[in-house]
Amino acid sequence: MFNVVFVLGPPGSGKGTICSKIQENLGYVHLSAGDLLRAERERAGSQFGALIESHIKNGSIVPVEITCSLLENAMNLHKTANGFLVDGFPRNADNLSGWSRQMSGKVHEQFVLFLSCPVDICINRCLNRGEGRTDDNVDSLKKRVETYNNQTFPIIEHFGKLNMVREVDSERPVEEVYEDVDKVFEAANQK
Ligand SMILES: Nc1ncnc2c1ncn2[C@@H]1O[C@H](COP(=O)(O)OP(=O)(O)OP(=O)(O)O)[C@@H](O)[C@H]1O
Ligand SMILES: Nc1ccn([C@@H]2O[C@H](COP(=O)(O)O)[C@@H](O)[C@H]2O)c(=O)n1
Ligand SMILES: [Mg+2]
Repeated sequence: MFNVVFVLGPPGSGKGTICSKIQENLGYVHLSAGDLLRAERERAGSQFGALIESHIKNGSIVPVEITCSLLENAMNLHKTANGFLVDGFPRNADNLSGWSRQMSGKVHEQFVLFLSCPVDICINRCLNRGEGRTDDNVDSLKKRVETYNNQTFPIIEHFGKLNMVREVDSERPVEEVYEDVDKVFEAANQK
């Protein structure tokens, strides 16, 4: 049974940055749903490239069958990992129900790490990220934030009702954010 921590928060809240540090220090394997979709978009012979790019540019959510299979395949490549940081997933109700259908009995969901940060700061971070992402522009960011508010935040609230959300303020410098994240993992792994 794989241990899984979902990592959610607005676009640019620092999910990828913090996951890299957790991976480095705690041995969890970082799987970013967005990175896996971008890799699939670039894969020669993929039948999903155009569909994925259209969703990414529009800030909308790719059907779960595609994303969940990419996640499961990636997990199966690291069978001895301490656990997995599933970054940017589940992003909407379709993601959540598809994950339950495909993954129940195969994973133990430990908690949801929620990186909270004001949206104007998040947008500035994305605009200055400098990675050449096709969705780091004002038009796509407006749509991504809308998707986050209307579809992803309700998923965080759903996990909140199950007492599974651990919120960390990610407006602060990375080192300070990570200090609190580390405490969250320490508490979770003592149980
Ligand atoms: N705490 C922080 N303070 C300042 N800048 C940060 C912080 N965390 C991340 N950044 C910077 O903000 C940008 C976005 O960070 P990151 O890619 O980790 O966010 P993300 O949540 O994964 O975004 P997305 O949802 O778009 O993938 C990067 O340039 C990163 O270096
Ligand atoms: N569960 C997901 C995650 C991501 N996407 C698409 O990828 C875009 C970029 O995601 P990041 O986490 O890297 O910001 C996102 O806006 C979606 O279009 C998805 O469909 N499903
Ligand atoms: Mg990211």
